[in-house]
Amino acid sequence: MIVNGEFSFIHSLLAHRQIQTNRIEVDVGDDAAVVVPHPNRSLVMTCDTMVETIHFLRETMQPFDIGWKLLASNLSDIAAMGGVPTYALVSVAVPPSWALAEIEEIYHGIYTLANQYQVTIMGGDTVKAPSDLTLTITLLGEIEHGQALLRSSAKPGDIVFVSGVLGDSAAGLHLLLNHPTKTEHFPKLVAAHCRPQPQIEIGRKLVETGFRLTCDDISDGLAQEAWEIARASQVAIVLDKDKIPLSHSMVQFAKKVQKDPYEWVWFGGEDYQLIGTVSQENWVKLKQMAKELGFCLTRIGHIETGEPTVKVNLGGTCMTLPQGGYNHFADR
Ligand SMILES: Nc1ncnc2c1ncn2[C@@H]1O[C@H](COP(=O)(O)OP(=O)(O)OP(=O)(O)O)[C@@H](O)[C@H]1O
Ligand SMILES: Cc1ncc(C[n+]2csc(CCOP(=O)(O)O)c2C)c(N)n1
Ligand SMILES: [Mg+2]
Ligand SMILES: [Mg+2]
Ligand SMILES: [Mg+2]
Repeated sequence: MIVNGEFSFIHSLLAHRQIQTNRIEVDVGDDAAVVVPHPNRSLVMTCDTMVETIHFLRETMQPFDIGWKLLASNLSDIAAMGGVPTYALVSVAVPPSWALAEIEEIYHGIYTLANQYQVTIMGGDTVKAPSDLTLTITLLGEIEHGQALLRSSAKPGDIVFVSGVLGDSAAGLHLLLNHPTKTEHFPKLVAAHCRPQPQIEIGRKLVETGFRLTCDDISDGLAQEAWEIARASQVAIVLDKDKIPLSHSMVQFAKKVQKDPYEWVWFGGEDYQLIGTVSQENWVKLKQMAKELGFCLTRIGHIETGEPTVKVNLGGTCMTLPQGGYNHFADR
């Protein structure tokens, strides 16, 4: 039913929604949605926001990609817990500089990724903003009781592993901001920044092993996430710098623009890969499982007893890694 601007706009945003569940009791259209929880599972909840100028510029990301990445950053947090994503709420605060058709394209990005993971959009909020487009997704998921992967489970003797490669997203951002005419030479870096793939499948496989595992997703940079695990688990982490997986494109690009690729790895963020720890014994099994399933997991260090800290080992010399990374209020 078309009533006026706001409501017809919401209607058009929902036009391409696909319902991915048969557990809906009250759908979009009432004051709140109602869904039937799965009887044997716990609820996982997360929320991430993207703000124009802070998380993206018109120059760095297309509307489709903004929607994709907004959902990807939320999916990544569910992946880090080992959960299955289920329902999402989307809030948009739209300034006059953004056409409604562009917001519809952002939704196209959200829906494309949501459909990939059987996530159903169950509502949201739509408001006017004075300036700078702001978008928030609240994402729900489910996990078997007591099985969530925590940051606090690391023990001395564990090995530290990561999924995928690190630093590509920050390199992609550097490329988009400083060398916009060269983006076609490094498409993988642009894709890593604009269309990150959340590691839901890996998170689920980790849970299914039944092993004691630590897990966190890398949104703010490897240094920040490693420090978070060290603090939560009350352990010392030693990372082997030469074991960290880097992409060929990223190393090539860093060389070309005379940047230290590890600055992107440690402090860049937005890789949305997983970092975890597991016992030595179970690492052998995990590595075999990853090989069989075609996942890329790399051992990058180990856990020691001691005060919470993160050290970097290069050729036998250890240095403390500063707890840098993306921090919204670093200057306050
Ligand atoms: N405004 C807030 N009110 C209540 N809880 C919050 C608020 N902001 C963050 N939190 C909680 O603080 C914890 C850390 O939040 P943070 O945003 O750093 O999550 P993250 O997954 O570690 O990082 P990122 O947002 O970069 O993905 C989370 O449990 C989050 O739910
Ligand atoms: C134009 C522009 N400038 C800087 C950045 C980098 N950046 C912004 S937020 C963030 C951490 C993750 O966000 P959050 O902590 O909110 O989850 C990072 C690495 C960007 N993407 N675009
Ligand atoms: Mg967050
Ligand atoms: Mg996280
Ligand atoms: Mg953050």
